[in-house]
Amino acid sequence: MKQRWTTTEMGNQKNKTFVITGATSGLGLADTKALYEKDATIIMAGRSAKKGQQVLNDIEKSVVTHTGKLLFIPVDLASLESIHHFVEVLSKTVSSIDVLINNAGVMEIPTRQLTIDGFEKQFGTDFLGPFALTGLMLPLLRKSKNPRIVTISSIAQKGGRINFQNLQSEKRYTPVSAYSQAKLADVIFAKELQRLSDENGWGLHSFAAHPGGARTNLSRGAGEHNFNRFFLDITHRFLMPAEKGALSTLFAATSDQAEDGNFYGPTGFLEMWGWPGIAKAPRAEDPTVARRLWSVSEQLTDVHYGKMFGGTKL
Ligand SMILES: NC(=O)c1ccc[n+]([C@@H]2O[C@H](COP(=O)([O-])OP(=O)(O)OC[C@H]3O[C@@H](n4cnc5c(N)ncnc54)[C@H](O)[C@@H]3O)[C@@H](O)[C@H]2O)c1
Repeated sequence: MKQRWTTTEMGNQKNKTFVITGATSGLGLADTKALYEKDATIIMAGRSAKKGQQVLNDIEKSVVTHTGKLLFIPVDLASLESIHHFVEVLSKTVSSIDVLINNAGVMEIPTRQLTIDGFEKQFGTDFLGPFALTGLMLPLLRKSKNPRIVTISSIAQKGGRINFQNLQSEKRYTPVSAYSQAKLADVIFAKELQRLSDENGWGLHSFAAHPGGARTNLSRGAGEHNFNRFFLDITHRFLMPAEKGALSTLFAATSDQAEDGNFYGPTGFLEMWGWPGIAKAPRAEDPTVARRLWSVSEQLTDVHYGKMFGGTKL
């Protein structure tokens, strides 16, 4: 890929419709602003309709666009019911989606918490939520000529393990291992989705991306995850601005140079800083783990990708 890719190289996105989860802050907000500036239509998805509308109004006032459009639709990725409802509303709002950016996430929650559906909160919000959302959005994505799905992982995936005996961290919980497992699952998902699409002729383009280290609420340790707050307060100052952290995602979401099934992220120091390049995820390469994780995820979410394409369960 070309070195030092920036948004100046991003083509005009007029006539393209994006869904971005977690679009009201941090990296999702940076993605939204950059794409809106390039005339994209963006469905901003987040938990709070009130905050969503406020942020949307602020972007409309501050970002110059000629034909870009913004809409906000609420979704809670920690609830399968909310995800189903979101897709119902979305289907009544637009006829197709070109790009889904699975960006929303929570990190290193100090004590084990559960989603509404009883999943460990990071595994549920950062992985099973996007798994269900992507599957349910397939009818809308398939109506696009070149549907892309970008799923956001983290360098934390490097330390992750998919522990099928303790997927929901019931037996042992540590914030770091639960987050790392969810973020490894995100890369496995992106790659396996591409493999299944190629095998079954679904016509999807799936990528994983990570931002390196970017200054956002999440890296500051705000919100639910005050683990290591002192450490995060200091390190967070040395991270990249969200606009730079968002580049790998924007590259995967828009560039013709992005190759199906790849994982993009900064290539500089410890993959924390730098320009988008191809990131490594050796633990995401085991096909046995990928197939088992896929099958477990379909069972847990009751979202069956094969059925979404008019077939049977995979
Ligand atoms: N900032 C970094 O350095 C960094 C590093 C690696 C990976 N990431 C990943 O980047 C993504 C974006 O994080 P960020 O750094 O911009 O942090 P952030 O906290 O600013 O953004 C996260 C967004 O997700 C939303 N969200 C959280 N739970 C949700 C739920 N249940 N339903 C819907 N939305 C929900 C939040 O409201 C917020 O808008 C996350 O997936 C995170 O794991 C960030």
